[in-house]
Amino acid sequence: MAANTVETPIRKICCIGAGYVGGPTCSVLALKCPSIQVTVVDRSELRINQWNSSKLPIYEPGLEEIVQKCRGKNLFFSTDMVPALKEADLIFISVNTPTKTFGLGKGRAADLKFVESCARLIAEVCERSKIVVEKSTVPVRAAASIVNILKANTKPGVSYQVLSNPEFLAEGTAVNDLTNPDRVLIGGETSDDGRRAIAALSSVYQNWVPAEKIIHMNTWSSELSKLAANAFLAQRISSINAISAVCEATGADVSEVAKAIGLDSRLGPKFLQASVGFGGSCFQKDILNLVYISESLNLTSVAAYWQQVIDMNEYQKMRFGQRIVQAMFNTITDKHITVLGFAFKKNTGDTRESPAIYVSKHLLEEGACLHIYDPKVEKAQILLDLDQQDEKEASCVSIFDDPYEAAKGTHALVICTEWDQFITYDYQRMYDSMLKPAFVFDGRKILDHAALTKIGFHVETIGKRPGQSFQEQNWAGANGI
Ligand SMILES: NC(=O)C1=CN([C@@H]2O[C@H](COP(=O)(O)OP(=O)(O)OC[C@H]3O[C@@H](n4cnc5c(N)ncnc54)[C@H](O)[C@@H]3O)[C@@H](O)[C@H]2O)C=CC1
Ligand SMILES: O=C(O)[C@H]1O[C@H](OP(=O)(O)OP(=O)(O)OC[C@H]2O[C@@H](n3ccc(=O)[nH]c3=O)[C@H](O)[C@@H]2O)[C@H](O)[C@@H](O)[C@@H]1O
Repeated sequence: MAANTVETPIRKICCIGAGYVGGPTCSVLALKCPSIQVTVVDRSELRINQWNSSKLPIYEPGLEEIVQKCRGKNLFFSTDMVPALKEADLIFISVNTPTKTFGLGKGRAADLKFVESCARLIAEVCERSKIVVEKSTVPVRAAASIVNILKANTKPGVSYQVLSNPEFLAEGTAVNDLTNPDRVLIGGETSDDGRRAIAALSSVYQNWVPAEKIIHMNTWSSELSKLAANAFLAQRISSINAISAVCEATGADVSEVAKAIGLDSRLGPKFLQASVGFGGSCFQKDILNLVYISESLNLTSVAAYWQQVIDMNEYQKMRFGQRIVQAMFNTITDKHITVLGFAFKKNTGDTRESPAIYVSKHLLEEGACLHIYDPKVEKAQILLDLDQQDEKEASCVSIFDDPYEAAKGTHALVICTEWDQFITYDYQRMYDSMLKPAFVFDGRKILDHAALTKIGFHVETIGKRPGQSFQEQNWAGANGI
């Protein structure tokens, strides 16, 4: 086969990056395309060993079963990147694109050093033409940089088609999101080669995604659509959180307001759950990236508009932290507080940008001692996130395997993650073992506040004035809106 032709149909896929996107995406791909050999490579030996073990590096409902079914058949995890890249017809780049921590664009621009090093390695080792797919979330026109790097370093007779194919999965629901995506975006060049590459990637997805959900567009639109989608989702959360502050100041109830808004068919009910603030590795990073791009393009009003989404989120986390201190008689020094939930959302063990980190640090700064429980987050991760080297140094942070043990002898429960199991706990049992007055601060609006008040708890939540009568609190129970 000539070096400058991409082999179609696609038989071998290599994915660089065995993280929250690369791992689940390739597992589902392998499941749905038994005739394609999928190899996920990563430079982290630890991560690859975990993918090859019985304890996967990430918790994602339904994923373990898929990995068990496909691993060793048409799904492989390896640190041996060169042969996997050489053999592949199509390469996904799924590496992390964090916010830059130094230099130009510090604190806002996306750092593309990992994407760039992938492009350099591909050009260095590949001896025949390939389709390279940008799966990582990147700034608009990042594909142009990848093309430049590939072109400048490529071997003679080898050519590349670079496609944008952003990922829209959410953690905790990744398997379902990948199996039944709302849409698959593929951006590419309008040349004949570009069209052929788009068709080749489309045919992979068509193994399980209906053709009408696979949308083709120009590369820059595809890249920008990913940033815009995350910005819009986060904006809805910041909007309802802004309204929650108005509710607390006026006596309106944000659950009622969200319900009323969500019933408008033009708006819909999703992503209107007021909370302690959004977390996760992407919303903040991607909006900061959008802000940076807008500023770089001299679109200062656009940049200021999106920056507000982040600012509102910071405000919400701060407000919640302050409210805990205020409600507990303006001092929590030496008080023991139970933090229930440390992951940034339910059904994941991921703590990146988790609001629980902000709230916990705030409580520690105010002198409290924390008892922390999360069903899926590792102890070492919690200590790392709270800048505690080890358990010895973490004299004021204790991590528990059991929520009832965590609650014992503490003054308050602070709900930071909306785990389903938190809804069904025996709160009477917890109350009986706690110091009085016992407080609940429900940062996720998942508990039955009327029942808790009846038990004797002083209950505070987002978007509702504290101390409303039993009857007023009555309906605002479980499941928010
Ligand atoms: N986490 C999520 O839910 C989603 C993330 N994304 C985007 O996908 C991208 C990846 O995100 P995650 O999977 O969460 O990141 P992650 O940090 O979990 O995984 C990235 C992996 O890439 C590896 N890596 C980095 N540079 C490498 C290199 N040069 N060679 C080999 N391996 C390398 C790292 O060791 C790491 O295991 C990001 O751009 C993110 O914005 C998009 C949609 C959802
Ligand atoms: O690019 C990404 O990384 C992904 O970011 C989000 O997915 P994720 O961050 O995994 O999870 P979400 O369900 O969006 O939740 C993000 C945060 O917002 C919070 N949230 C969500 C919804 C809501 O109504 N209220 C609210 O506070 C969650 O608790 C969580 O802290 C998007 O939903 C995905 O489409 C996208 O692919």
